[in-house]
Amino acid sequence: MAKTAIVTGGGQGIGRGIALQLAKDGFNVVVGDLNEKTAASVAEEIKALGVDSLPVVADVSDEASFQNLVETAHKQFPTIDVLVNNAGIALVATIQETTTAEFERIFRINVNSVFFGIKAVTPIMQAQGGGKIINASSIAGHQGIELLGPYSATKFAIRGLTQAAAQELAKDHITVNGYAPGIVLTPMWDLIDKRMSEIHGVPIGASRQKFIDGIALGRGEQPEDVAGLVSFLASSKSDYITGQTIVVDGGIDYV
Ligand SMILES: NC(=O)C1=CN([C@@H]2O[C@H](COP(=O)(O)OP(=O)(O)OC[C@H]3O[C@@H](n4cnc5c(N)ncnc54)[C@H](O)[C@@H]3O)[C@@H](O)[C@H]2O)C=CC1
Ligand SMILES: CC(=O)C(C)=O
Repeated sequence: MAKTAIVTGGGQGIGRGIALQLAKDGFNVVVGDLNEKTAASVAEEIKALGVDSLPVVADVSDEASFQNLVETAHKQFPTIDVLVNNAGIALVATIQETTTAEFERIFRINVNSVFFGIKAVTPIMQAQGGGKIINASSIAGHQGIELLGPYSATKFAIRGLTQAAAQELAKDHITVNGYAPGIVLTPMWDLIDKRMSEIHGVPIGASRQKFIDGIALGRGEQPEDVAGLVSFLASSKSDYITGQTIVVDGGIDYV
């Protein structure tokens, strides 16, 4: 019987790359996203690969909405074997310029969502005898980055939740790990680059290029580079790994 994975933020960028990779690995994939159109389009791409897929509109920063995502998935599929807590947003600003409302919003979307996701799938995974929870951190969760202060704080927080959940859930055969990408060429980095370049008064593209220049492997990261790691973390090959957040960044010098 095919296993099932839920990928949040699966409608574009890294989440789409992960969803397609897990489909190639044989998982049925539930694509949870705020954006109905992109979630539906990725679900169609997945079905074309020969597995089943269900798009679900969900706001992961809202506990009831996340619970509904998981319940809807579980109604269609008998097991929830993998949850990828991928959805997140960035915020580019100095700490001084960030409002309290913005700070709280990015925590609701990036961190509360991981908390809601772990709580929603744990009873299902316990009842079925195990599962894998995989959370999106970042190199910004290993090293605070100028103009990404609140964002960095959310990604450090996710590593903490990952470690604690791994300790709590090991007895239930649930592993909890994370991935920490570097500079991935997605719509998120288009936004980060635009804002950083405006702040620094440099042409669009220059801020991203400066980060890419510090990558040992000499190129920006693709969603597929992240998806390869998540494929491993979702597979039985990683059964003895838990509580880890693994950096996949092409060798960035400051991490
Ligand atoms: N792009 C990068 O360089 C890096 C990204 N990451 C992390 O990887 C994850 C994915 O990033 P990207 O694909 O680059 O982002 P993206 O902005 O390209 O895509 C994010 C997806 O999440 C969805 N989303 C946003 N808020 C949501 C919510 N409240 N509920 C449900 N869905 C929501 C969006 O609709 C979108 O489909 C994020 O957690 C990000 O912080 C980590 C390190 C580097
Ligand atoms: C978006 C992000 O996490 C970085 C490090 O660029």
